[in-house]
Amino acid sequence: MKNATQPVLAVEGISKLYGAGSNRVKALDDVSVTLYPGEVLLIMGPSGSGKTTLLSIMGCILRPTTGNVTVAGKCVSELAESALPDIRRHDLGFVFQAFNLFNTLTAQENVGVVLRLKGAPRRSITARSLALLEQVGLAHRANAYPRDMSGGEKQRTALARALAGDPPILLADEPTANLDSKTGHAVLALLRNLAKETGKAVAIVSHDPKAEAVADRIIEIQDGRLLS
Ligand SMILES: Nc1ncnc2c1ncn2[C@@H]1O[C@H](COP(=O)(O)OP(=O)(O)OP(=O)(O)O)[C@@H](O)[C@H]1O
Repeated sequence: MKNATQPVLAVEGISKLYGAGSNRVKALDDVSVTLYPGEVLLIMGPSGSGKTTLLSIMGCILRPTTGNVTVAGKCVSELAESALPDIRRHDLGFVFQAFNLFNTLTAQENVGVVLRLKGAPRRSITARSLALLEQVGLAHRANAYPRDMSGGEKQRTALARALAGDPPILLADEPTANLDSKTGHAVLALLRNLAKETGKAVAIVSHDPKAEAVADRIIEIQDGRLLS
């Protein structure tokens, strides 16, 4: 549901070429996508269609070959490479299918380390990391290490970490791929609640049919192009 007239993220007319010469691949071709505060956008499409490339460009991890990217009012295409980490830190939270947690740190420390990177005051970190874990229903597992957590607990820890710094945009790449059906459903419901209750703009790349139920809008990519 759109509850704002201005998108918080927009990619316009982007294309992405990988490789050179005979290895050249056109991963995206003239793709435009907008993402509004408070909505869940689902990006679907067959394997190799360009979904991860699109999400990486939306997340300023990758630059498009052509086209414009605007994140939280900033025209990313006009910014130097050196400005991108700041945008990723302040405006974007990422959730990946492989969780990407630090195995030697507890759930709370995994969140805390990112809060520190995002510049949170040192003395606030313990309380804030616990509050973030509470937001994803995991405060009771604050002292657990990833090896002792279920897949759902790991993904919720990753989500708490993505929420550190309170970014307006959350990008999730196959967030349920390593989860059983029930746990996957819970993670998707959590993403939807975050959009509806806190106004975050959420984009999810997924093959998971359950994701369709939490989406406000679904776009489909095939061979690097949006199907209309
Ligand atoms: N770093 C790279 N170098 C060269 N080609 C790449 C690179 N990354 C992706 N590609 C190619 O670009 C196309 C789109 O890939 P992408 O990973 O975005 O698709 P996808 O829809 O996310 O696929 P999947 O669902 O399998 O993860 C594919 O043809 C892929 O082989």
